[in-house]
Amino acid sequence: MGFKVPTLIQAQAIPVILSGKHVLVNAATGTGKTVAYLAPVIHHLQKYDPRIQRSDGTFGISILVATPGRLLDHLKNTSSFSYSSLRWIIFDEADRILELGFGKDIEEILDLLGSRHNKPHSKENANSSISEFQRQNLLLSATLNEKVNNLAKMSLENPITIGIDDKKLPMSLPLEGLESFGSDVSCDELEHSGNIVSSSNEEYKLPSQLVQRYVKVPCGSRLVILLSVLKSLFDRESSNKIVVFFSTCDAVDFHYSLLSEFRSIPSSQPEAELKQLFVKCKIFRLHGSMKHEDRRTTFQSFKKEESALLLSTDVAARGLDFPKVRCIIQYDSPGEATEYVHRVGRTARLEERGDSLLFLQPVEMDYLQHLEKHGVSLMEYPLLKVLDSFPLYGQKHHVKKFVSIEMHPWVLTLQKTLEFFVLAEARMKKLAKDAFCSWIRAYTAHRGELKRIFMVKKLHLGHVAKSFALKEQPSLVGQSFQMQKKKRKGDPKHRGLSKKRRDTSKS
Ligand SMILES: Nc1ncnc2c1ncn2[C@@H]1O[C@H](COP(=O)(O)OP(=O)(O)OP(=O)(O)O)[C@@H](O)[C@H]1O
Repeated sequence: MGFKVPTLIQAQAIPVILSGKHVLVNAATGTGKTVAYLAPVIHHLQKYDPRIQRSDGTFGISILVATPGRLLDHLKNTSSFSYSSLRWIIFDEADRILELGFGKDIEEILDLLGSRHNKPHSKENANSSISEFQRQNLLLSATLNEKVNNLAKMSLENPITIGIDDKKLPMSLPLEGLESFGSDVSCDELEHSGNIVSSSNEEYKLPSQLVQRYVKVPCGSRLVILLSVLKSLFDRESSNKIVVFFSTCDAVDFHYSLLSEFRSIPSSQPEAELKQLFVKCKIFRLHGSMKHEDRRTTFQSFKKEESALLLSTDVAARGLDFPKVRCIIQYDSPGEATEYVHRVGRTARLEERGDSLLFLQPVEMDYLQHLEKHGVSLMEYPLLKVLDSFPLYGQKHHVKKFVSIEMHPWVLTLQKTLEFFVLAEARMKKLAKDAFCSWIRAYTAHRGELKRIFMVKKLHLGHVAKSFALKEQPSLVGQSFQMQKKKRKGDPKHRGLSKKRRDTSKS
């Protein structure tokens, strides 16, 4: 692959993984975790003599990449699925696997594979001799929390921990010796004994060179500010790569069409400029409702571009590796702090520089404290300076002192121009309305502590409409939202569904 030297985490992890021990790796996004576990595995696989044959089973296809549900299905129902030579079980994005509710599946998988070590007397564990090879389990995560601890307890035997801040470990002890406590020891006992990371100490690893900012934007000015920030970023550096995260597919579609077509600039720009896009860059979109092929094309194209803008749902928040992304904008808030970490992790990869910007409305400012609880702190973005930098027709020396962002002459003019643009075309208006509806639905789907911060009741729906360049909240939209609310309340299927915000706001 042309790599000259290992990354730090690779230098630490590869020798340990080669030694055959169980390993828990906790390292920031974009630090090269994938190669950290793949290089040792491939190294071992290549050493086999005679070379691996298809008849050797799973180990013949060498490496199987699976989701828990489908793997379990094959383990139970596919008689030709042979795994007697299985040597490694690797959990990448470990926290997410459990967050998505795959805990039970994982337990069953580990039982069936005879790899669940803290259940010494169970019937299933009789299978542990199933493999003729010494098993090695690896667990990798950019975030460390109770769920990861649980999976570690379940799957790792005498593990070596890599990348875990010793200070975060009570009594500075690694996970070594975990299995000796047996199955009837509770998580609490393990924590007190100092043999496991405290579950209250959630740890998020962020690249140290990442500059994280937030911008406080009144609801009705959100769209104008987004466009202004993007314009300022692309005007300042002609070669720029930016990802903007939205909460729903409809929101991505609306903003994609708007940014791909909107050319007007408020007041006095020279004629020639009017022919150019307002935000001058190549624009891509990515979301779960797109065809697989289209998603693949977008992914490949954005990867290759030197300068481009990607509008995406959380479908791109994890694991996707786009080189040279300079800035991540979280236009719609991410929900759980874990998701924040993974979204910003799409930039500042491999020691490169990177910026992130989180949009928050004044009523959502408590989210900063939520992030701080997890050790993530953000600086304020100099919004006024950016707004003041835009020239306005016939208002070269516009008054600099004004009361609020909403009343800034640039914001007022651009908002009007955008509303005019959206209303002028039925297709744009429909996209805006659909985006408005699904945005509200996604907003109501926040759960737990976040429900207190992101309360739809605190929002002025007319202002939300403005953020989709709609002059007013269309009554039809209000009704359909009410219907949705009723439906969700009454329908048990909907109730069950909304455990996670991501589930309801189809990404
Ligand atoms: N030793 C190396 N030298 C140069 N580039 C590397 C090296 N190792 C990995 N890379 C590249 O670094 C990028 C990030 O690696 P990778 O995607 O594995 O990170 P990660 O830690 O798994 O991130 P995430 O947690 O976001 O999934 C990839 O483009 C990868 O090809």
